[in-house]
Amino acid sequence: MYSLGGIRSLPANWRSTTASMTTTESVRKVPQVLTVAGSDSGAGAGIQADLKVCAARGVYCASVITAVTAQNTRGVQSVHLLPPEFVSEQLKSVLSDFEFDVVKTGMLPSTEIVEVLLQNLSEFPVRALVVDPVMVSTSGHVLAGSSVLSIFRERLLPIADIITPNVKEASALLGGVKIETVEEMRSAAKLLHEMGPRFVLVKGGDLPDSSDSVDVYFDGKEFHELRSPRIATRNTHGTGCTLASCIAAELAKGSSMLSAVKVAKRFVDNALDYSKDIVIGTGKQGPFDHFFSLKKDPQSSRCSIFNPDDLFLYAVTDSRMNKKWNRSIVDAVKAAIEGGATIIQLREKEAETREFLEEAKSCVGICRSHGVCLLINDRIDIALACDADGVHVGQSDMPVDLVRSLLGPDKIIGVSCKTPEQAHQAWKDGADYIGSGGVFPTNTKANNRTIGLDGLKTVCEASQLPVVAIGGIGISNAVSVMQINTPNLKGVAVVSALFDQECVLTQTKKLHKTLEESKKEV
Ligand SMILES: Nc1ncnc2c1ncn2[C@@H]1O[C@H](COP(=O)(O)OP(=O)(O)OP(=O)(O)O)[C@@H](O)[C@H]1O
Ligand SMILES: Cc1ncc(CO)c(N)n1
Ligand SMILES: [Mg+2]
Repeated sequence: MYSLGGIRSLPANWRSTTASMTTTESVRKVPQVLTVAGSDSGAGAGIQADLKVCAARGVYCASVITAVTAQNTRGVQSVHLLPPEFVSEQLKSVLSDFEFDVVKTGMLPSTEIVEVLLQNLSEFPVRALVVDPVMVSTSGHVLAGSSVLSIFRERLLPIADIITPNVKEASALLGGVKIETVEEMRSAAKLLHEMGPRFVLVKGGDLPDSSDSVDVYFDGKEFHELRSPRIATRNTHGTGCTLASCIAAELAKGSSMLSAVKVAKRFVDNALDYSKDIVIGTGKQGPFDHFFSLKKDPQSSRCSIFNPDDLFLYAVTDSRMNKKWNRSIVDAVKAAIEGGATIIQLREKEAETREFLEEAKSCVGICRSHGVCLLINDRIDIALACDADGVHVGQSDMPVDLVRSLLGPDKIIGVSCKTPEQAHQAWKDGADYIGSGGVFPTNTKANNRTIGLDGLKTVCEASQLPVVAIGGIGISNAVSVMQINTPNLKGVAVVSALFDQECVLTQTKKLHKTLEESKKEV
């Protein structure tokens, strides 16, 4: 059997080397994706979409063109295949020169072109392969005929880390089975997984009669339904290419597969929502804007896509400490951000609702102007009212699946977990990260069982979500926490170490420096 050692060895919580690389004097490595796909002259889908989404997500994208289509918002007028030898020339040029983290494939219109791709990948192994088995455009034009089905099934799917067929493509790959319901999407995902890819995402954008857009993710053991309200717009041309390339971009930055898929789904949702009214072209299906995040008013733009690296220095406020040191929450938050906090949580156990809401609103303004996400502890109502970026809930607070349905797909949800079982449940319920602890004994939370570094490590290793460590962490022991060195552990959450101190700014700077140094050591 054909084997690409590098690709198949991607572990579940794989991180690329570039993602963890720190800036040195003269070298800065950029995550890199290669897309092997067709050109869309209308620039909504294909290579053009791939380049745009990678750029929007901060990833360099090189492009090998397999075919040129004459295409617009009305449909595909004509397709011109490039000679396989010339596709191979392009592949050799870039694969021999660049260090790609991920290769993503789109339109592969002939068996010969798939063969040259496989040949080149065996000569130049890459870390991950994302296969979007493009076959028919939404307008009904054949982009890759049934002649490619057997090489897809027998040789391409088995080496893919993830495949992202829409329902029609999933059906074609499975020899024409009917896929009209989410249940049938699940069965299809399972059958496709048996063909060899490590993960399968069956996209439901074209599922008939569905008010939600539902994608089904299968990792070989468990299913996950990624659901979001269907956006009423004509501008959906290129959603499939965008989704697959966004997955590739997130993997290149070091995400685990499920996080990459979730970010990609949210990216598509946000782009469609932002672009729902734009008019480009006169046809039935228009393109959308991949650069929505650049265009929002910086005062109002929220951190709509969660970046696990934001958990690095997680500052949690405490009203008693602020009172003790005679400072407002707003001043505490400003100082923490200035000192290098990468995310803020307001944890105000005793505050009156009205007063807390006003303070939370001010903090949202400050955080947004600095591009730092703001979460609210426990209080879903306050989070909604002040338009915070998300919430953090404990095991006895509101259940996560309910929080998700109240807050919608865009908000960040964190959950406190002490055990692998709780971490697993948090993932299933749609959380974005978990907070695990108390790592060390703490005064901030009464009757809280300490899990120690061993307990933290156990949770991190089992978790499908990024983890932030919490409980009794400060400058003196932060390094020992980060040294447990599991890919899921993204940072430390601190309360007293920053806020039960005379100068929040100085303490935050010190902790930031300590954490940066610990990152260099591991
Ligand atoms: N109107 C919509 N609102 C929200 N999400 C959507 C909408 N249409 C598609 N999506 C999402 O976009 C992604 C691509 O789905 P889709 O099934 O349309 O793929 P595709 O058919 O391969 O794409 P393309 O139409 O570009 O060929 C999926 O995550 C899907 O859920
Ligand atoms: C070139 C190209 N690739 C993919 C698609 C699928 O959307 C398309 N319409 N055109
Ligand atoms: Mg579609």
